[in-house]
Amino acid sequence: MHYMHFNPIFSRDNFHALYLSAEWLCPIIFLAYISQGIHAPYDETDALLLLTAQRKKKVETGNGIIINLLQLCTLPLWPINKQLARKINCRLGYSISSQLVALLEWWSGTECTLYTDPESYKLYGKENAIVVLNHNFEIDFMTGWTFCERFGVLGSSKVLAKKELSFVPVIGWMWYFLEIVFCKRKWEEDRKTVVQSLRNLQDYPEKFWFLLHCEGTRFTEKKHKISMEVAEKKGLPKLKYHLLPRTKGFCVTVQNLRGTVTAVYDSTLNFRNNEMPTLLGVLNGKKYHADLYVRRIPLDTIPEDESECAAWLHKLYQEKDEFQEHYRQTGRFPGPITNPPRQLWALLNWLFWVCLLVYPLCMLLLQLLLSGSTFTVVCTFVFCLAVSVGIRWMIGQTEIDKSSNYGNKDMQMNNN
Ligand SMILES: CC/C=C\C/C=C\C/C=C\C/C=C\C/C=C\C/C=C/CCC(=O)SCCNC(=O)CCNC(=O)[C@H](O)C(C)(C)COP(=O)(O)OP(=O)(O)OC[C@H]1O[C@@H](n2cnc3c(N)ncnc32)[C@H](O)[C@@H]1OP(=O)(O)O
Ligand SMILES: CCCCCCCCCCCCCCCCCC(=O)OC[C@@H](O)COP(=O)(O)O
Repeated sequence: MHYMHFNPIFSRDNFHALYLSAEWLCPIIFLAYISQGIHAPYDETDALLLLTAQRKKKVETGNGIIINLLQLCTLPLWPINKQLARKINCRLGYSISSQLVALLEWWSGTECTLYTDPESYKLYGKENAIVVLNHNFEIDFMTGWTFCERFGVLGSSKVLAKKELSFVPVIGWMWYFLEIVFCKRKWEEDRKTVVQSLRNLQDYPEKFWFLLHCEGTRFTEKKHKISMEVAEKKGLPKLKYHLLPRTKGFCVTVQNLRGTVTAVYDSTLNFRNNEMPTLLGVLNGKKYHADLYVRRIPLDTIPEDESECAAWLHKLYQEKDEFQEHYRQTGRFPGPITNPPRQLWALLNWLFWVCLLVYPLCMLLLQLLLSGSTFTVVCTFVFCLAVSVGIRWMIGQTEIDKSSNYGNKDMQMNNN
């Protein structure tokens, strides 16, 4: 079922977004609830004060904001004990990302199957690794996070992410404190900052996986066509299921994390029966079936020379393309299934926030709606609608039909 680009305001999808924004929204309202003494006899002034207070603090909020605020509080700790600050931020970050994992695993019941060899399986979660993952789906990040959760590296997982994502409320703000590496996808500007950010991770106190979507953007037919024209110009084999990988980010990552990271996890993701999963689908409880094929490649087998490393990555993507062909023909990836069990912690963390925060919100919303003041009721509706539209905008960040223009033209054609 393809979700319409823009759902009518009161559709089921937006109801879910409204519910979820409720869960994210209530800490500020909860704090307002206490600070404004709302249990006091209700009159126009109180309601006005409360709504003005909310309007002043009107930010995309939720329990995620509470965690962002707590992350902010760790700032004074950084110059005193950076490693402790990092460990605290990993756990705070876990509390946000594990909610999306709980959404995928328990709310939508999506099945995540891992194809990998048992020997490599024993090392997952026990070493730092660079993950090279194809970028074809809208919920790549949720599936990635699920596997991070199952191997105990969710709080500390890293990614080379586009700078635009750093502005996404809660998730983007959380990533600053997790020292995620952001890039503008303009190598001349990125070179320095990416290298510096990577070097900064060399003394990271927690085991982490560093994710690279080497294609740099989600797969679309148009971007694939342009990308294959570039491949032809470079004399490289065409790829059927992938965009041509950008090699500079991968090479600098290997170069600067050599000694910190021991392996590359070549990961190829697909979904059964040609499913095209969406975040809205997950929010609406739709069950998907993710299959991930992972090969552990020791880092010291990857060439140090830049051009050889680039050639190595192109060859890796040719192999990934063959795995996708195998999957399309047989419905499975090569090799044995070694499935890590899903963890209860993500569910318990989510239930904790729901139990703690939804009750005060319901109480407050009820009081606002029953306040007898038309102005209060209207403001409450407008406020909730605004937050719901905000959450819908965030969900839109994952939708491929709203994707960026990056890769829609051949950079070399432009430079000539
Ligand atoms: C056991 C379980 C294992 C694994 C579990 C799976 C996952 C768990 C792992 C981790 C955590 C999970 C989740 C993390 C949470 C969230 C995930 C968030 C996702 C967001 C990610 C993004 O934002 S992706 C976008 C940003 N990232 C990137 O772009 C990375 C790839 N890009 C690069 O590396 C680039 O090199 C760059 C960005 C550093 C610089 O890009 P730029 O374009 O400026 O320069 P390039 O040199 O790359 O480009 C020029 C070269 O490209 C050729 N070219 C030109 N046009 C095209 C074209 N249209 N298509 C292809 N190629 C093109 C051009 O010819 C140049 O070639 P050269 O040979 O000269 O290099
Ligand atoms: C239970 C509580 C949970 C409430 C859920 C409410 C919804 C919150 C939604 C948050 C969404 C945050 C998305 C961050 C990760 C998106 C990763 C991604 O897909 O980035 C795209 C880039 O890689 C490439 O971009 P393009 O060049 O293809 O364009």
